[in-house]
Amino acid sequence: MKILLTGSTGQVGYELARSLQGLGEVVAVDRNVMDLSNLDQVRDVIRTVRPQLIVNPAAYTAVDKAESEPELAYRVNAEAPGLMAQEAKLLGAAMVHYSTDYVFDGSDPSPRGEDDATGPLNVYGASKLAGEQAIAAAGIDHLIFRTSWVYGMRGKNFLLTMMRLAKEREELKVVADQHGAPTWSRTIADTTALVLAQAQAQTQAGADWWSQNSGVYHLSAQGQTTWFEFTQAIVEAAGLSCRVLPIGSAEYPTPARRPQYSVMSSERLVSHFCHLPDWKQALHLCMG
Ligand SMILES: NC(=O)C1=CN([C@@H]2O[C@H](COP(=O)(O)OP(=O)(O)OC[C@H]3O[C@@H](n4cnc5c(N)ncnc54)[C@H](OP(=O)(O)O)[C@@H]3O)[C@@H](O)[C@H]2O)C=CC1
Ligand SMILES: Cc1cn([C@H]2C[C@H](O)[C@@H](COP(=O)(O)OP(=O)(O)O[C@H]3O[C@@H](C)C(=O)[C@@H](O)[C@H]3O)O2)c(=O)[nH]c1=O
Ligand SMILES: [Mg+2]
Repeated sequence: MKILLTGSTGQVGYELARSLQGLGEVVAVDRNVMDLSNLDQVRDVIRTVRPQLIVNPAAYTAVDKAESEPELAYRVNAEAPGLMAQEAKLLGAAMVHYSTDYVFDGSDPSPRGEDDATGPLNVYGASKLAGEQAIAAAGIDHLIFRTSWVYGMRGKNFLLTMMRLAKEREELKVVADQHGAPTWSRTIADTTALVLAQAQAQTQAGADWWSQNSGVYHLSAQGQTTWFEFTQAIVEAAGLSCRVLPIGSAEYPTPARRPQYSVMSSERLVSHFCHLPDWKQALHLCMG
């Protein structure tokens, strides 16, 4: 199987470049080869590579900056994935895409299911939701994994930001009224590879796997926490001595509004495919 992988310089894309190896030939493209804000280039690259599967972790992920660059955020997060899906349709290819807990408004404090009402509070979340809808509308074989609070030991993420700040400062103030599930980039990549291995095996055995399994799946670590408690766990695991103090969102003003409760239930994925780790266990493995 020929796989076109985008965003291989990102947190999830970097891990996918490794995890997908066993599934076939992986053609990894970065923004120099395929800039998602350049739709003609996206089309040209797909028509040249002619993949059987497109895996798209590339995205505009700067949540606050998106508020002042909505056009670019929508082009990268909605129009480009929509075009990928249309091109996949022409090739008879399938598509794996990633989305976010920020598609939810977070007003109701119970874990969200895949079919629960969305209501993004910010441009990033709205652009990601539009991307999901564009892929579904193309009517292709697809998997959309909604994940949350992604971290790892490389790239730009909350874990590395807080480790840096905890070394520089004696005290960190962190919001304690936003609830979610931190998810290790490697968990996302390994789970994707596991699901795709099942798809490949069952398709080869004659099953119509994609018709039966296409759709949206929540893919987050189990359990839930707040940015404040997540920071406490990071500082403790790193053996740092910085004090961590809880604050309210109002005390940490940002351009983008963020949901208060965006915990998702990954029950559908777990019951169809495989176990997912608890967020704290995964954090310790990652920081190992
Ligand atoms: N990060 C998070 O906390 C969360 C992420 N997600 C979703 O998971 C997926 C993976 O995210 P993650 O790996 O963390 O993201 P990162 O921010 O780590 O990486 C984003 C990737 O997208 C690439 N990219 C951005 N703009 C363009 C462009 N115009 N053309 C080509 N490539 C571009 C980046 O390239 P470059 O290195 O050149 O900038 C980078 O490779 C995304 O769909 C994201 O929306 C969901 C929930 C949480
Ligand atoms: C650095 C810092 C942040 N914060 C707050 C700001 C914010 O409310 C919260 C998280 O900060 P960040 O800006 O790192 O996180 P944010 O960019 O909102 O992270 C999101 O990224 C996108 C891509 C997603 O899809 C989401 O799932 C989520 O991971 O922590 C503090 O309270 N104190 C601090 O010192
Ligand atoms: Mg951010």
